Amino acid sequence: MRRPMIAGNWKMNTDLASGTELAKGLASHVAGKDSSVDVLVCPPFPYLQAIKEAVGDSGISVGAQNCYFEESGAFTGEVSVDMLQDIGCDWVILGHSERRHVLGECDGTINKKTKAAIAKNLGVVLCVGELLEERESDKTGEVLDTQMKGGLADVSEADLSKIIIAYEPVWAIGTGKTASPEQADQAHAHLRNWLSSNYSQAAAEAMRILYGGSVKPSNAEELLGQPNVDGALVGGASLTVDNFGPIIDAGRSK
Ligand SMILES: O=C(CO)COP(=O)(O)O
Repeated sequence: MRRPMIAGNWKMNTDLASGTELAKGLASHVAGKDSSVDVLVCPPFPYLQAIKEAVGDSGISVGAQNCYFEESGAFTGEVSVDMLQDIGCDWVILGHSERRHVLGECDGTINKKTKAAIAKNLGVVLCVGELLEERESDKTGEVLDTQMKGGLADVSEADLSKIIIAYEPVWAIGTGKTASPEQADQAHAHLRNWLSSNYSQAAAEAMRILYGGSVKPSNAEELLGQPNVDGALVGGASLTVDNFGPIIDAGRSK
């Protein structure tokens, strides 16, 4: 059985006061409920430490939205894996479509970051997903294969246990357009097949694959009800307890 995860990617949103309030609200939301779902929040860098304190011992994990692959040195503006772990981060999101398509990150860079994180046991949420024109020209499978191959180059099967894949079709991010539950499940099954062919059946079955793209309380249950969907990576709807709370609860009932 794969343990469900509901992760919130706050992107470049919140401020110190509202982020702290949100984290405290989420900690109250999960208090006293069964812990059958992993909950992760990924605030902007400057607030990581405050949010880590705010979630306290609620069981909610904190992750970053990016990191750099070098350990230290003259890399102005970058943040290392050690720095993230130093302030209590357990996870980092890598390869998000906004980093790929707005900030120009390529699979090679994403792979270096992935290897740097797992070498230090920092968990990685590795994002993959196709553009609208790629889906419309039937290239979804090809794009996912390329991103998986590039992102996971030289990653051993043992190290896959430190990685979660997030399937985020770019056309569904922040657009209000969600992949249908069938489209999501089909893409997740494709990713699982890739893992089976390139690692093993056991690796494919063990891998948690989250869906991301306009997940909200009204569609979470149906998406999470799909056999290959093991959780959600939520953007906009992770910014309020009223929206993120019910999505966490939908993960719990998976
Ligand atoms: O990019 C996402 C999460 O990483 C999804 O964002 P939205 O939920 O706002 O569509």
